[in-house]
Parts: sequence; C-alpha cells; structure tokens
Amino acid sequence: MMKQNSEPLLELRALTKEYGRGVALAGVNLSVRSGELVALVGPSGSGKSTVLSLIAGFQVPTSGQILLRGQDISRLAPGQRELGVVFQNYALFPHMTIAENVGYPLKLRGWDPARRRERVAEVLDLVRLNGHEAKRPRQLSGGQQQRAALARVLSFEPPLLLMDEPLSALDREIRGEMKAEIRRIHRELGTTILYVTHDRDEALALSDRVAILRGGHLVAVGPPTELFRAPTSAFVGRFFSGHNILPIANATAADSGHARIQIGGGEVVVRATAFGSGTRTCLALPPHNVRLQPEPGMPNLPARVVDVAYLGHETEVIFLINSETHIVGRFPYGIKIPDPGEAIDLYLSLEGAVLVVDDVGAEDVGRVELQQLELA
Ligand SMILES: Nc1ncnc2c1ncn2[C@@H]1O[C@H](COP(=O)(O)OP(=O)(O)OP(=O)(O)O)[C@@H](O)[C@H]1O
Repeated sequence: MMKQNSEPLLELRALTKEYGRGVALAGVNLSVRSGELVALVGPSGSGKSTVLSLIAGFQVPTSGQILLRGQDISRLAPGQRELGVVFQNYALFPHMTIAENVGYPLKLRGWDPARRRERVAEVLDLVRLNGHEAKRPRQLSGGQQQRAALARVLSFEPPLLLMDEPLSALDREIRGEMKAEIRRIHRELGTTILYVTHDRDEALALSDRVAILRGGHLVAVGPPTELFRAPTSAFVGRFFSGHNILPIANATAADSGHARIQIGGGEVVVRATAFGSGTRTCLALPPHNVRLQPEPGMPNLPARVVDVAYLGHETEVIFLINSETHIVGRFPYGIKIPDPGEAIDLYLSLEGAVLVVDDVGAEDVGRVELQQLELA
C-alpha cells in the first residue's frame, strides 16, 4: 500500500486464451501499477489461473499482449521474464536445505557464495525464518514452508510477484498469520503483486484493488471495500459482497448515482451503482440489513425460516420468501432467533442497499415483487 506510483508496471491488453472451442479468457484488459497488490478473484473456472499462467509464461496467449514496463513479454520463455511465482504447493526442493532452496535462484544467476549467503540471511530474516537455514523442507510446518517459498522468490527481487492461491493449503490459523506476513512484506518491500484467490476475505484483507473475473471476462475492478459496499452488478454483489440479490420491477432513476424504488405505495431512494432503462435491476441487500424487529420506515416481508447456522459471533439464517426466493440474514449473538419452519415477518433496512444491474442470469435468481412490501 506504500511506495505506489502511477506508472503501470504490468498491462494486459485484450488478453485472450482459447482451448479448442472453449474460451478461458476473453479479451482481458488490466493495468497494475508499480507497488500495487491486486487480487484476482472469481469463481472456479473463471480464468484466474490462466491469467497468471500466461503472465508467467507457462502458456502462450491466443491473442492479446502482456506488457511489463511497456515491453511485450507474452512470447518470452518463462525464465526470461524474471518474475517471481508462488503457488499453493510450495515446490521447495526436498533434498536441499532451506538456505540452499532460498539461495537457488541466486546461484542460477551466478551470484558468488558470500553475497548469496548475505542475501539468503536477509530474506530469511524478512520472512522470520532465521534459525531454520540448515533444515530440510519436511522439517518445517506448512506455513514455514510457504514462507521459505516466498523468501526464495523474494531473494532475486523480481519486479512482479505472481501468487496463485498461496494460502489455500494452510489451515485457518496459519493462513491468518501468513496474510499478515504478506501484507507486512508488501508494505516493507513495495513489491508489485498479482494475487489469485477465490477467498473474498483474503482479497479484502490484502489488496489495494480487486479484479473480478467471471467466465473469462473481467467484470469489475476497484478498491476492495468500495466494491464490497457498492457492488457494480448483481454478480459482484452476490459473489464478492455476499449480498442478497433481489430483482425488482419498479425502479426509476433519481439524481445521479441514486434510484427510486416504489414499495407498497411509498417510495425509497437508494444508491445505484449501475442503472439503465431497459435493464433488469436488482436490489443488493447486505445480510446484516435483514431485521427481525420492525424499525420506523422499514418495509416488512412475510417469510419462513429454512435454516439456522451459528457462526460464533453471529447467526446466519436462511429465509424463504414468496415460495421460491431465499434471503440470508445475519444477526448478532444474543438476538432471539426463530426456529426452522416458523413463519415470521422480516424487516429490511435499505440503508447501504444498492441498486445494481442484473447480470446474474434469470436462472440463478428468484423474483421478488417489492410491491408486496408495506412501509411500516
Ligand atoms: N489445459 C486446458 N485445456 C482446456 N481447458 C482448460 C485448460 N486449462 C484451463 N481450462 C479451462 O479454462 C477455464 C479457466 O480455467 P482456470 O484454471 O484459469 O480457472 P480458475 O479461475 O483459476 O479456476 P479455479 O479457481 O478452479 O482454479 C476453465 O473453464 C477451464 O476448464
């Protein structure tokens, strides 16, 4: 987050990868500034690994360009690109010590042993692995091995670090530690990082910007908290923000960035990130906006409780409204939660709800007639 400047270090221009008739990536344009950490997120099969693999040079694009500091590298061999790559499986050499593993890229580059030792000590210090130099990888924990793999790529100071789900093989606690470690290293070194994850929390915790892929298309790019709070489409709202997506029939544009929706004879103005006449619009409603008690001005919604899951600090409840649409609510610990099967009235706070264009696809969502709602 520090040491950023506006110069694009990496530029993807209309990057496309086809396999036979399948399109893994369809014309992706993305610019990554020097010093930035960009998280590439998207559902399984959306093309995240393909982007990384094309940049690393493990595959050749069908068309489009990959520019590193303005030079097209898309046809260079992987070894000529000088990029650091960290994958989910640490890929340390099992027969080498940790110091030998970390110093290996430097040996390949012809560094003399004394300079190598010095640099290895420096990066092991950076990832807090000093004292483990003489051990073999199998003598380290998963988190330590992943830190050693990180030290190995950091040793030669690559201009760009590519990380593909680097934490997904680690258990929850170590993942938390490694997240903090990556954040610290990024802050201290200002390394530019492109980070693939399907984990929204990881993207929120680590990145300066998030790029969201869907079916090979880049559908949104922006600061993570902004996209989280104000999703730019129904897909982003559902996949990245975890909001309820409720298609609505009766929205009209208000002033710029807002829209009016009519509810049971009343009218509510909500923020709208994308709104156009002719497009189907949806309300993206955070699960925390669902209430079990009426508050002034809140529309109510008859519902039935389908499932209750205790998450520790809060409880997630799935409700069924109008026989086919589910809506998820999250409630703080201590609130009385109705039992599965119970019929109740839900109340929706529209504060922070956002109107978005429906790109999820009719097959994915049920339909809610908001006219059914009554303003309290
Ligand atoms: N070698 C290949 N041959 C044919 N199709 C492929 C090949 N590699 C990937 N694909 C297809 O390209 C699309 C994108 O795959 P990719 O692995 O980039 O997705 P991803 O977002 O990284 O998924 P995941 O999160 O599951 O790793 C998928 O539909 C996948 O089936």
